[in-house]
Amino acid sequence: MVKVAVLGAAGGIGQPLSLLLKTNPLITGLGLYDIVNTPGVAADLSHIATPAKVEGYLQPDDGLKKALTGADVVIIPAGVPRKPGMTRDDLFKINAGIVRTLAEGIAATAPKAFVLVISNPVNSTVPIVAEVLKAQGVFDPKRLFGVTTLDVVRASTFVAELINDRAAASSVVVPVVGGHSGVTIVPLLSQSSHPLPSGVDIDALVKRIQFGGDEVVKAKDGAGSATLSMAYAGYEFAIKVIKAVKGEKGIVAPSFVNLSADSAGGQALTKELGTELEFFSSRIELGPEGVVKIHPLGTINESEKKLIAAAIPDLQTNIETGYGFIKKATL
Ligand SMILES: NC(=O)c1ccc[n+]([C@@H]2O[C@H](COP(=O)([O-])OP(=O)(O)OC[C@H]3O[C@@H](n4cnc5c(N)ncnc54)[C@H](O)[C@@H]3O)[C@@H](O)[C@H]2O)c1
Ligand SMILES: O=C(O)C[C@H](O)C(=O)O
Repeated sequence: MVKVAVLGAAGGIGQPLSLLLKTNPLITGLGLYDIVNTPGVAADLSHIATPAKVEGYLQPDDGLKKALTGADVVIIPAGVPRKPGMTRDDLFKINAGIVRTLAEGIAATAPKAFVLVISNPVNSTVPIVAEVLKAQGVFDPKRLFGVTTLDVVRASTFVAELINDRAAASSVVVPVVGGHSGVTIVPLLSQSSHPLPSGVDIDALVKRIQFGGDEVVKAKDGAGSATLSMAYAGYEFAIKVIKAVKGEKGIVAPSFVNLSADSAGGQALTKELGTELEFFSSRIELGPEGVVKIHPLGTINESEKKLIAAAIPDLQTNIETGYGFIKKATL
């Protein structure tokens, strides 16, 4: 039995993500929560002939608590998306409070759940969730994940386009490390499973992966940011977590995690980075308790070293911003 709760389930990401989750027979319960429209979304999904029992709740009458009751995995795509001209950090003012409230609900009702944070800015919202769980004495770093899968999905797609082999897109593996915004997104193209042809403009490809989100924001022209590709990526990550929890071995996925989740791996990564960061996105081996191993960066070239160096100050600031928000609230 696996129950997944989706918080923000009626939104642009929440609806297609819930649809994908409903199609997977590994999932036996779906608890959908939003401040609008979840009863309708749940009724609609509940007619699909798959095992998951779907329930939709709104804010009144303890809706958050009901959606979270018995949840093994909680996915959070609640919050506002960007409009053209905005950075992800511009979303902080609104989304920080939303994520804090949802994290308080998780601490109270599903303290042992695996928590997957999609809401932006991920580099700050994940530390917020960690601080809320810590304050309630239920923080387990192995169970908290910032969802950075979309960056890896984009890198695979763009590399497949460049090698003229779209059919290979799902088998192209490019590690993307750091965080989830602008220069904190660091693709390690030198480690691509599929070598790039000579003459490819690597700098342009790096930029495209770093600012892939902006491409979608611009094309949507005020109607939001990536939703469908994010639902695909979030689903892919959630299913990996569920399979690992169910005992499947050797599952590795990218995620923005607290480096104390694997102290040996975290220390090795800190050594490579040459600086202490509490959170970083790297390849993570997953197991029944969540994070098993945080993989190191491995061999990277000179320009990738520069990209990492450029990512660190922003990451530090973003993480501090998340922490600061909770500290200020408790003063
Ligand atoms: N991590 C990533 O790679 C990634 C990718 C795409 C989008 N995002 C982020 O995901 C978030 C959602 O994007 P979207 O396009 O689905 O936005 P959306 O506006 O379409 O949907 C957000 C949903 O959240 C709900 N919501 C708002 N406040 C809430 C609250 N207090 N409790 C519960 N639900 C609440 C809204 O009612 C809405 O249904 C944004 O912050 C966006 O930037 C992250
Ligand atoms: O770009 C955004 O604001 C949404 C998301 O983080 C993305 O990468 O598409």
